[in-house]
Amino acid sequence: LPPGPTPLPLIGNIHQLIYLIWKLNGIVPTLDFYRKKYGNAYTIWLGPMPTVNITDYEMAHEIFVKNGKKCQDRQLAPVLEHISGGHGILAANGENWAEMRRFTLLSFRKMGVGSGLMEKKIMAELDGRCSELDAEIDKNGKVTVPVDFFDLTVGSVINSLLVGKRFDENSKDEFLKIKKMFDDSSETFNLFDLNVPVWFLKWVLPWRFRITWDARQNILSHVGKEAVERFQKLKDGTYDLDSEEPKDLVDCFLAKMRSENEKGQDGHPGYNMDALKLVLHDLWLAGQGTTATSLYVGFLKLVTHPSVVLKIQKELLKITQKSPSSRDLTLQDRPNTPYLNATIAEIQRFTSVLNVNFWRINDELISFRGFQVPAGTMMTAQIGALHVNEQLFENPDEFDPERFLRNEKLLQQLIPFGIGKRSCVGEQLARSELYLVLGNLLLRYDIRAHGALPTNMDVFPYSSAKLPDTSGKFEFRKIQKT
Ligand code: HEM
Repeated sequence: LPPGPTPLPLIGNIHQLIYLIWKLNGIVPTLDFYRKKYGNAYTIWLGPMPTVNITDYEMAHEIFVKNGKKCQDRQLAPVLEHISGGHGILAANGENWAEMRRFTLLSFRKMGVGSGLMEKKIMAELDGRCSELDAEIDKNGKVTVPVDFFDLTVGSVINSLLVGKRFDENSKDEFLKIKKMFDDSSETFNLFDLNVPVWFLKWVLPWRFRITWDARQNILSHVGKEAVERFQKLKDGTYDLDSEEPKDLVDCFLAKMRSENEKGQDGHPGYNMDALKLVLHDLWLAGQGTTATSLYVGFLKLVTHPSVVLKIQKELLKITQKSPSSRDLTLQDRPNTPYLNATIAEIQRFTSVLNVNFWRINDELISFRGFQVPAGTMMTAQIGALHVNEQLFENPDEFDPERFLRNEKLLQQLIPFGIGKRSCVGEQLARSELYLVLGNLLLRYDIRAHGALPTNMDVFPYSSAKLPDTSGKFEFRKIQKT
């Protein structure tokens, strides 16, 4: 195994971890501390279990891409496995996971993710939100925009894709309620919860178990409600499916469920209503907060770096403002907007949504750089620590989009969506949202800070997800177009 701090029997390095996380104020600084001491591959013992942590792109590629097939299983947190029952994508393994991942990617393609169709939907959502802002600006000359704006925009895009419904003023409160439950659950869900057995959580820390359980059940019932109703209508003959042009992911799933059922014994058993609810849950969970947080952090960075904004606006205006009229930024413009692309990359490096990446388990021995990692070891590319590795990203604390223009190879070494067989299913969708929302908002509005902005980018530095202080607000004023 790669080197690391000396473990004690039974508790491994847990005592050192607790001390360092407290002393250095967070998980990422602790992982960074170990990287500096032991190199880009190091072993930390979580109790009796060794974990191999990778903080360098080339090494991560060697392990998780070249040896990808050997480490496609996740170390499932007992509590998550308990809740999912092995269904879904995030907390599933083996054939169930592979089938649902394939199905999701195929369905996304059918619904136009990565093509003009999805772009239209994202732009329609953005236009809807902007018209609400514009109405306020027409009255007061400016509008104050809190984090909810990004949450709702992203939440609506994902909800439309999954169950065909956007959130409007009437359903806004319901959305915010579910979002809060996710947030509450992430706040308490740390390295400890990921590893302890379910019985321990249930009996020793029942309130911790309850928060996680309630949040999951509420979301399952919310996203599952539409699916269950539609399934019932299908049975009653009051709804029909168009498998050529599915309305949303629920339609895709119900069509597939029907065709698998028709195959009888030969049909795939994974297509049932419980599995559908879990897939919807996982996509909602993985796709909403991640993208919205990236947009929010992006604007926090942009309003404190006005020179970056000016450069982006200059670049975008050159493309979109052709006398006598101007147009929106589109995904086709991407090759011609290197500065915006670099800025989004730098925003994603700063946002790095996970303090601790999900663990994989190798099912065969993996040899790399003279190390022999036996089968059954927990391994991961620690994305948060990799993104602050100064060997790759010089002066990592500085917000410097131009680093990606000075060295184009860096774009490849940035892995905000993970790496290998378990990398993000929603990468294309998220990339489209970040580009279209960020770019078009910067084209439409002069954006400034409203009051003092929070500086804390990780309010729960001990949790597995990274959550910035979301109290920041922005002021939007319209840019007059020709
Ligand atoms: C900026 C936005 C996003 C970021 C930064 C992000 C990041 C990640 C990361 C780091 C992983 C774990 C990769 C690993 O285990 O190595 C992941 C997995 C995943 N993401 Fe995303 N994600 C984003 C948006 C989305 C969206 C929009 C969706 C769905 C609509 C989504 C769905 C998923 C799913 C289902 C997985 C689990 C994949 C599997 O286990 O096979 N993500 N994402």
